[in-house]
Amino acid sequence: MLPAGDSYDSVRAAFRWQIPSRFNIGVACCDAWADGSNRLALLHLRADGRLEPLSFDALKAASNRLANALRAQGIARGDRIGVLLPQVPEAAIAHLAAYKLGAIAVPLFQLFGEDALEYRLRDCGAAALVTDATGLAKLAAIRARLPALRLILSADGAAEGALDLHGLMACASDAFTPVDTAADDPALIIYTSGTTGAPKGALHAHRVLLGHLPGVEMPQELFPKPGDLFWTPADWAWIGGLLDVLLPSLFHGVPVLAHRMAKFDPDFAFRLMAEHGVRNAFLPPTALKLLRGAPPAPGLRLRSIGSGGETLGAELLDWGRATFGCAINEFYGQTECNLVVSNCSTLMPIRPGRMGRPVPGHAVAVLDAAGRPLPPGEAGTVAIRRPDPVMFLGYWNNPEATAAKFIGDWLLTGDQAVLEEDGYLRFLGRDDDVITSAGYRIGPGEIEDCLTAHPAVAMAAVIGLPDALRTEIVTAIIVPKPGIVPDAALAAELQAHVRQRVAGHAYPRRVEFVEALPLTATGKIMRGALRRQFSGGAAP
Ligand SMILES: Nc1ncnc2c1ncn2[C@@H]1O[C@H](COP(=O)(O)OP(=O)(O)OP(=O)(O)O)[C@@H](O)[C@H]1O
Repeated sequence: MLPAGDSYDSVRAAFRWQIPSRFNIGVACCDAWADGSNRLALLHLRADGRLEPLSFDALKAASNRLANALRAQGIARGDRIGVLLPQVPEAAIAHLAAYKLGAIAVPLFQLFGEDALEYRLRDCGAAALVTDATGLAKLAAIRARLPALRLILSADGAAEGALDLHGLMACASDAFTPVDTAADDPALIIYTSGTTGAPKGALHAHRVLLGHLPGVEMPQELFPKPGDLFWTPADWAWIGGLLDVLLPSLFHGVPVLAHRMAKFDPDFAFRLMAEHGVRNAFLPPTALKLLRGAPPAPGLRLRSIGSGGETLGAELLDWGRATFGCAINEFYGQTECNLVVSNCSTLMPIRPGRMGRPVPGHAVAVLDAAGRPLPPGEAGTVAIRRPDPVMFLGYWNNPEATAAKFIGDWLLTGDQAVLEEDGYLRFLGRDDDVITSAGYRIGPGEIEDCLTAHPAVAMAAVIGLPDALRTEIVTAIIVPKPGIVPDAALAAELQAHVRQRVAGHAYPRRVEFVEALPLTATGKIMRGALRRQFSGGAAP
């Protein structure tokens, strides 16, 4: 735990990792709190509006039953178990059972279509899948092409090719001796978002959870505190939902509010947080942008808010502080090495436009093309030095991609940033997204932030399009707010808006209006897809 009232520098200097040689996420996040006291672990708001509390004791019994049931069906240590479920208790139970069994959990988004599911289930060679009727419907078309998949369990009862999850659990013993795993043993494969290409399966060890803990304590402001209740609209299949929220909360004995949200509804999200007294939230930038367009519900009691996955920007930061009465703390990381940079309003002033400073315990640098650390002020690749408990073991079945991810001991994120003199990192963009125009290197984030501050703009994406004279020209793709009819005058106004607020060289020479932006399942803008879509058109 980081001491309250300390400065970032002293906290960082005093920090030491304490990673035991044997560690199991399932034991640490469940059995450790199951002491017969019925301490609350999950508060499940069901689709019918009923609240279903689940204690750590119940979670332990249920995950033990599932671990026994899986073993009885021939699923063993090292097997991959897909978890295709929304935010429901069965998803947490499946994860915990997989870890206790020494198996490898593979979280999968409910929103995935058949192709996305097939790609991931084939790639990891999943032997079992825990899902529900929605998942089964998608699986029907691809099942025949998944020869490794021998067991499907459905939370909605038996169906063709699937066994009844609850029926099997009811027949199994609630006593189970967890497999004694090393902290370095594999626990989890999380697929990257696929923002830049085919998603890759990042294999993580049990220690990945311990690697997240100083990060959670830092940006979540001395998490845990009595009365904390955590909620995120992010899917638990995403590293942000699973490793920034669900598992760290359970590790600390903090309850998590669980609710299946088919589509993010900002009015409902505000009400949910107010009515249930949510105190800690992880709200990705896309969710914050949608919340900004809705009236806040009375009675919000949030004390810590994290956000990450994309640039947050000053505009959302200001709105967040005014709306929630507390700062929004930014997280930076990636599926392969998550939560390595952050800010925390109790430890350091939050600087708009900066994603924060390295989280204690992580060696983060900005490197040149040869892998040498650059001095402050120079743009380069963000890298993290190994060993680091939060770092992945490698890409599943892809040693070439794993090797290409490193120069020496530095993991290359593929992101461009500048380390400022004051120790804060300024994110420029992914390698592919940084725009080179007339000799300048321009990050899309700052311009997008500026554009979304304009009253006519709901969402904005900024990309570079090829240009004979300037190498690339800055292009803004705008989703106008409802009721706004875009025209040339609005385009000119937006250009002037950026010129005045950001810089003359960074203003969008081309402005396009669209109804929606292409987003990944985690809500990130797919700028590569936009580049392909718009690179044929002529600049005005
Ligand atoms: N706070 C942040 N500010 C800006 N960008 C961020 C922030 N946090 C994360 N990101 C971006 O998200 C990336 C990590 O995303 P993730 O691991 O989900 O996969 P992806 O990179 O989107 O997918 P793929 O690797 O398949 O293209 C980071 O490398 C960075 O580009």
